[in-house]
Amino acid sequence: MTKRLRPTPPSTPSPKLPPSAPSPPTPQLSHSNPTTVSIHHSSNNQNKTLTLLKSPHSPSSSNWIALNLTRSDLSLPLTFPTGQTFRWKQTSPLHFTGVVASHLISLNHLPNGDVSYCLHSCSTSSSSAARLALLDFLNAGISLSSIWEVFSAADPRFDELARHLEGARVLRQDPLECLIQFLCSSNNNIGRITKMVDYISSLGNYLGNVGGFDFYEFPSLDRLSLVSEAELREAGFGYRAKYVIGTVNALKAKPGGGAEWLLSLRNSNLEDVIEALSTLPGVGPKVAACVALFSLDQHHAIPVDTHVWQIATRYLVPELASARLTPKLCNRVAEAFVSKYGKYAGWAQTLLFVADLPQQKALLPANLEKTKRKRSTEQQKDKAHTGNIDQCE
Ligand SMILES: Nc1nc2[nH]c(O)nc2c(=O)[nH]1
Repeated sequence: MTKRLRPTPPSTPSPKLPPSAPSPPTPQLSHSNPTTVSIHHSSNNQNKTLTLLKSPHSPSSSNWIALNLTRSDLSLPLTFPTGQTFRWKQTSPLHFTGVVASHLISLNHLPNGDVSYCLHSCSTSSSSAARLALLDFLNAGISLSSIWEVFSAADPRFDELARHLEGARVLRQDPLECLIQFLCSSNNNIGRITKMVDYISSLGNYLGNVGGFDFYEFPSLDRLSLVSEAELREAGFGYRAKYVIGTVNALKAKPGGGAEWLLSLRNSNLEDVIEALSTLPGVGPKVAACVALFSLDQHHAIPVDTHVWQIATRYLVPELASARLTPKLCNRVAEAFVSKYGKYAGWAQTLLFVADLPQQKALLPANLEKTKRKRSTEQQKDKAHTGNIDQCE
């Protein structure tokens, strides 16, 4: 199957479009005062004017606002490019940029490690809304250091990993955005998932370009319902095209609205959330658990796939090491996580998942890394995190 994705190759700045793709809007810049730049453009048949901070690619230090989060509460490189969201981009060596609701935001670590942010759309009326939306998206009300203390007390290995990988936080994403991203993730790798998510994102309202990347508001259900399965297949979604369309249609049919239905799951218990999500086309236990954990406040949801299974059988349920992963054993693994780490077990799973990614292994000391390598080589499992994201079968 030929994979052809439009409109932008996401992981490289200055995206080039294939000849058949529509051209991106060409922003017109007009400098109206020393600190702002207005951008007029037409996208998705809408004319828009944005006011951006001057030099959005490298905002001057005065544009950065402290967030009161230390690196041990939020590490950008351990949170954004590690499989929870595929919408945030590293827009310079020190900056990550993404969209929260309709706000285009860059994040940065100050020299002391504290996190600061810069809003690329800066009307004063929206700046306090943007800050609140950002804090909500970052789950800032939950103290990572406090819950990690509990995990470290329960598990010396977690304690050791935590010393090297501080700040790997669970986000609180918009549920629709999270669901569509994880529908793209099944049996897929991070590069291709990102391209698909970029394609879907490009259907939303254009917000601007930072560091060579175009950013869009996530499209509404109404906008998503205008896309056909054929278009998604043409864009390289393969069999997942059917699931995206089926899920969009199922959500559109919910009385009161599909986005509202998803949001209402934040008030349900985990079992009901998984059951409800599993009624949607293409949503299996792994996707349901990711959506529950990363967007629906289900802090003890445990996504289990072949990689997590390998981690669990090495450290949590070694007695199952020779078994084959089945849905029943997925539940057993999830229970083992919860009985070890408690009500925030999903946050512990996230650190263990992140620690097993190749780029993070490089941050671990040789003894810790070697132990893992040796064991996983023995079990021929070190291909675990080449970015392939499998479902729990
Ligand atoms: N923290 C986690 N992130 C993930 N991304 C993905 O696709 N799977 C996982 C996961 O199990 N944990």
